[in-house]
Amino acid sequence: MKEVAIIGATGYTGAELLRLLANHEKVNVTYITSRKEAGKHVFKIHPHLKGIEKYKDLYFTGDVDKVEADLIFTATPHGASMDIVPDFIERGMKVIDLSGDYRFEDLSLYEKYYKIKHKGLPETKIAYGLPELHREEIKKAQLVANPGCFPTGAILAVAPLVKEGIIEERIIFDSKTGVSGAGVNPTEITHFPNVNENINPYKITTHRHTPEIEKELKKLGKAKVSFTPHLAPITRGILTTAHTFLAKDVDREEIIKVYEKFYKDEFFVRIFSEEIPKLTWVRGTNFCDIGGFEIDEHNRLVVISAIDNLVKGASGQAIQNMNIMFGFDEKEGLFEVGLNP
Ligand SMILES: NC(=O)C1=CN([C@@H]2O[C@H](COP(=O)(O)OP(=O)(O)OC[C@H]3O[C@@H](n4cnc5c(N)ncnc54)[C@H](OP(=O)(O)O)[C@@H]3O)[C@@H](O)[C@H]2O)C=CC1
Ligand SMILES: CC(=O)N[C@@H](CCC(=O)OP(=O)(O)O)C(=O)O
Repeated sequence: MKEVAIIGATGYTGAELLRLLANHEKVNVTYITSRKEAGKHVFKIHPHLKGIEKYKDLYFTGDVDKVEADLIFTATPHGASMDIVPDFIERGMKVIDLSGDYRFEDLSLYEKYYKIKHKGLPETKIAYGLPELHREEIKKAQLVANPGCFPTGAILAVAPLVKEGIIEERIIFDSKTGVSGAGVNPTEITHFPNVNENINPYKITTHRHTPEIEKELKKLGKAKVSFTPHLAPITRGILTTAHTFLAKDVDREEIIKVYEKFYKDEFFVRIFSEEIPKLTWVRGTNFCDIGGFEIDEHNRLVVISAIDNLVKGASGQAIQNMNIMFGFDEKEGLFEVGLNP
């Protein structure tokens, strides 16, 4: 049995890690931290976990410095993670950071979009934790930077097209996200009357996930990325519509074959040749569903992806990465199926 700890376990991704790890047979959660709930029992903050035998003696601690485990999940905001992670790395532990702090090799790009000074990368092997593209690096890494939620759905939606040079450089992503993407603390933007019965575009050309998507796609081929997120009146899920323009004379069937080949060994990526992906099908699961593949008369190829932002977009992917780092079956603890309807 491996021991893991969750820093920031009162938040949404921390809670989702606890929900999924309740079913993991090779891992025990030995520490959970919170600054404001230290001393409280896990069931007090997360009543939905009540009765889980594995968690019966689990209490929040405020003492991050004393936390020790085989692997640490830092489910903390960007800026906070880079104050916390280096100490665990120096003490020889494996870390999966869910924030944006370690996703960029080029820190000037991070500073430009996050508008904070980066404190530097630890001297260790760091991998970008998208298993479908970086599995071998994740196996060897001590620190895994878990991808952003929008980047996960966007990159997986077009990676085969970029890799095979099927589309032109310019790619436009339009994403609709659930409100849980904004974290556990409510704001005016996420206030129910402002979200309900509205679809609110935000950071229309400036979202910090734009450079993350682009730098990853550029590792596969040519890519100039434009991205606009929209807040939708749903709790979980990200539906991304990728607008691309064909650079080659290929038809729908050939494109679907390219996707099926590219993802043939990837359990968590499902290709739908007929049906259009739905958020309910991936809800609570680690799947990224991809479909659409329709071409209009102007050679625009439209691909749709659906993920659960808290699972494949965050905590599920983090557990998939942990499974790879420990040499476990990648699917361990991630056997959830979605809903219909
Ligand atoms: N929500 C989502 O869909 C996704 C989120 N992410 C990223 O994952 C990370 C966590 O997100 P999420 O769970 O939504 O965020 P939340 O705001 O819901 O939770 C953040 C947690 O971090 C703790 N925390 C905040 N500041 C500090 C600090 N300075 N030191 C120690 N602990 C701190 C808080 O605990 P307390 O106040 O109790 O100490 C809280 O438990 C973020 O970086 C986020 O951007 C990534 C992908 C998707
Ligand atoms: C709805 C909502 O506000 N979503 C968040 C998603 C951010 C997130 O989780 O981003 P990181 O993974 O990069 O930290 C946003 O757009 O900022």
